[in-house]
Amino acid sequence: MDIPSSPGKFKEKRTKWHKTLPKLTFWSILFCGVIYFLFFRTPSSFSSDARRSLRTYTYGGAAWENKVISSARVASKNGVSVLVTGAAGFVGSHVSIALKRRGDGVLGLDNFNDYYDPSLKRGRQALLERTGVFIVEGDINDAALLKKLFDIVPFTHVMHLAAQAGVRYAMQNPGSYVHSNIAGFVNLLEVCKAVDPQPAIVWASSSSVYGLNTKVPFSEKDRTDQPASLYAATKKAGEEIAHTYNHIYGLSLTGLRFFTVYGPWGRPDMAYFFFTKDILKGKPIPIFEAANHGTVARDFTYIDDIVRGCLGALDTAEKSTGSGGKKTGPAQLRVFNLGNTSPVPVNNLVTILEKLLKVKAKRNIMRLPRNGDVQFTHANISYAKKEFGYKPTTNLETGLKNFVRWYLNYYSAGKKADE
Ligand SMILES: O=C(O)[C@H]1O[C@H](OP(=O)(O)OP(=O)(O)OC[C@H]2O[C@@H](n3ccc(=O)[nH]c3=O)[C@H](O)[C@@H]2O)[C@H](O)[C@@H](O)[C@@H]1O
Repeated sequence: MDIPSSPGKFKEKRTKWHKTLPKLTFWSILFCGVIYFLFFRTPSSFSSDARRSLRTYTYGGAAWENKVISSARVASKNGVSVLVTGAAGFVGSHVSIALKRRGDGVLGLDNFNDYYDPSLKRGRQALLERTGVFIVEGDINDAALLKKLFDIVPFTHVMHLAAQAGVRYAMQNPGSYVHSNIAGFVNLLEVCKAVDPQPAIVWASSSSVYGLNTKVPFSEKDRTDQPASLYAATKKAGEEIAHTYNHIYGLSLTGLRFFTVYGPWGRPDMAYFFFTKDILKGKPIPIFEAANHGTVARDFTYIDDIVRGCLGALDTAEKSTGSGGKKTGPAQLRVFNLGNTSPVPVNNLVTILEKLLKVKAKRNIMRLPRNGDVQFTHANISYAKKEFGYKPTTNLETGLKNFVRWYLNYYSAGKKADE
């Protein structure tokens, strides 16, 4: 019956088929488009996570292993071998260089995600390469990769600085915080607990764990159960997870609560950075204030002081006590504030930038939005001082001067600050 009984009928059928083909093509393209959009383009937390986890990295091979070995090779007598996660990040890149310069073996790990302009991360990577630090491209959620790295190098320490940072972005993309700060951290600890010898781990917590506390300065003994953002909640979760892995597996764990770290090669999502960009462009900058014109202030801490704190914590970290995934005795568990101890109102930060840039800012004073920000932070650093002599030495004027010098230099060299 399907065979045309007459040329006319046949002709009719052919005409229909010609009509269907473009339709079929159209619907196929549309279907593929929808699939592509769902998995790779939708700006929701799910798709962003999916995009990150679907990304594949290539690693392995003799040349790659040689780079790993050579980067992690200890060059000084009492040096240690450190795996630095988030090595292409702001703090990670500075810490990696400092460790390498003093003779430690350093291997970087970074997923180069696009939370902010990845070209800045590539710039830091180039800087690290010149210092002899190789960065493996991969995610802390990739257990096979982490195991492979430990197979090649028996790291004595892990400096875990990879994270989804930023307080306000947590409302836009909550999944990325769970992915990196919780799932990624647990994955790393799972690998660290199983290797032999277990490394000692120093990792980045945050001043934001103090949340809505009003007692100042913030001490490590204060409560940390009122986070104001999901970001803070994931860092607080990290501290509790650290307790668990220390308790069960004997991992030596030191958490560092960083207080608004700033400086050259900083993060473009942070206020001092995008204020600089917008002041130069003549764009208004939103300056937050609390109720009744209350001052919003931060204990801004310069990167070099933070680096000294990180190295101090690493140098005083004791060995983990577990073996073969089993604890053999109590291990060290610490948390330190690393701040500057002198909070500065955001308004004053802008005044300093105006002087350095020689441009008047267009201040747009607005009420602190309810998106995770707290009104002020202020660190008590006596514990870090006692344990490893931590003593910040850079005030905001000096630190911002260094930042502005770097910024003008970096962005005048043909690089474009992101819109
Ligand atoms: O201390 C920390 O643990 C945290 O420090 C910073 O978070 P934050 O202090 O909020 O840093 P910025 O986003 O640079 O904000 C600095 C100050 O500028 C204010 N601000 C921010 C943005 C804006 O448009 N206007 C404005 O007045 C904020 O309220 C805050 O007081 C980092 O972004 C976090 O990743 C880090 O964990």
